Amino acid sequence: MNSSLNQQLNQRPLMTAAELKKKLPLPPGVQQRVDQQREQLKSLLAEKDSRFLAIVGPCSVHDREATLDYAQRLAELQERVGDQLLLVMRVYVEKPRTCLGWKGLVTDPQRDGQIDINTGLQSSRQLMLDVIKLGLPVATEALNPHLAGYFDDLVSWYALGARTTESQTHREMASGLPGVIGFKNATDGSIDVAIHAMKAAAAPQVITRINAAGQLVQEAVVGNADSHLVLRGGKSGPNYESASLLKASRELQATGVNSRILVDASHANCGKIAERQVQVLEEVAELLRTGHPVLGIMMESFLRGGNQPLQAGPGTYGQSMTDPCLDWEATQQALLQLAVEVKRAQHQAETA
Ligand SMILES: O=C[C@H](O)[C@H](O)COP(=O)(O)O
Ligand SMILES: C=C(OP(=O)(O)O)C(=O)O
Repeated sequence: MNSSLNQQLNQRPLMTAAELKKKLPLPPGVQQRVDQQREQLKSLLAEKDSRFLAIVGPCSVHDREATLDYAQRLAELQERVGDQLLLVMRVYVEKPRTCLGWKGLVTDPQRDGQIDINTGLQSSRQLMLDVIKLGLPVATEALNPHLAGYFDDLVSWYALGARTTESQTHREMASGLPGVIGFKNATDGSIDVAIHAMKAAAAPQVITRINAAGQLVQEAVVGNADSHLVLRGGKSGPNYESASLLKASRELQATGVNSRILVDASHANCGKIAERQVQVLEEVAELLRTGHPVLGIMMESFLRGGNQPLQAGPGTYGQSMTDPCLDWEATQQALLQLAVEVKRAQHQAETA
């Protein structure tokens, strides 16, 4: 299509995934590192590794410097808790909205409403690459199926979010994603949609997707069974207490999918009060002590606690422009305490 026709149609071509990957290639050794990170996550899922999974980081990333500052601190913490916790950093570049709002770094990298997806794709890929170079596996929400291919060589853990877990299109996308996938319960609290999603995404199927060359193709995929449920609470409140967890685990078992569960300490499990995540972690530690099938936790955390209004300027350094986050000091403290509890549980399991 020529450019004047594009203008008439108000269309702007996007670079292909192959073009972006050529512009920002994986440096030597980085693909191997991502492969190792994915294998570590799969080992945890299969209980071949006794560590506890902790997916932590900002609700959304908007500022490169603050994100890498956070990543550096998390990488240092990983050194201290490496025998107990596997830390994975949230690098969420796409945001699902309940109605309307900023859709994340990919869509609106300057946060000024000037949608510039070509720039957003580059900034997002660069950020993920830099986080991996610091030694951390990357977690993100796979939201727009058209965009998954721009990051599919970088991400180790994907969320299928509460707003999309019931969508067939997203389940099809998930069936072709690499790494481990966490399926969240729906915003109304229902978990059956997430369990159905796990089963659907694990099945071999033929999907449509946009390939690296930008063509829409029909592709046969084997399915991805490396998945687990994420409990994030719902309309009626938190859903990680013992009875909910055990009920969900039984339903997972009956469906024949992985029955260990990740507890999202944020979202409806903390009523969007970021500080409450600390209490959720304490309660999860108790669940662990009493033998509940918990795989790990998720936390929304940034350098500075709370959140600030979305703005085009830099705003307060290291503070979320979407959901409120826990500050770094409290995050570090909560994770160190969790590591102590995991160590105790590991010792208990070894001596049982
Ligand atoms: O985690 C992020 C938010 O909860 C999610 O993107 C929905 O945000 P919204 O309800 O403000 O649109
Ligand atoms: C949007 C998110 O979560 P949920 O899908 O649970 O609302 C998130 O983790 O950023």
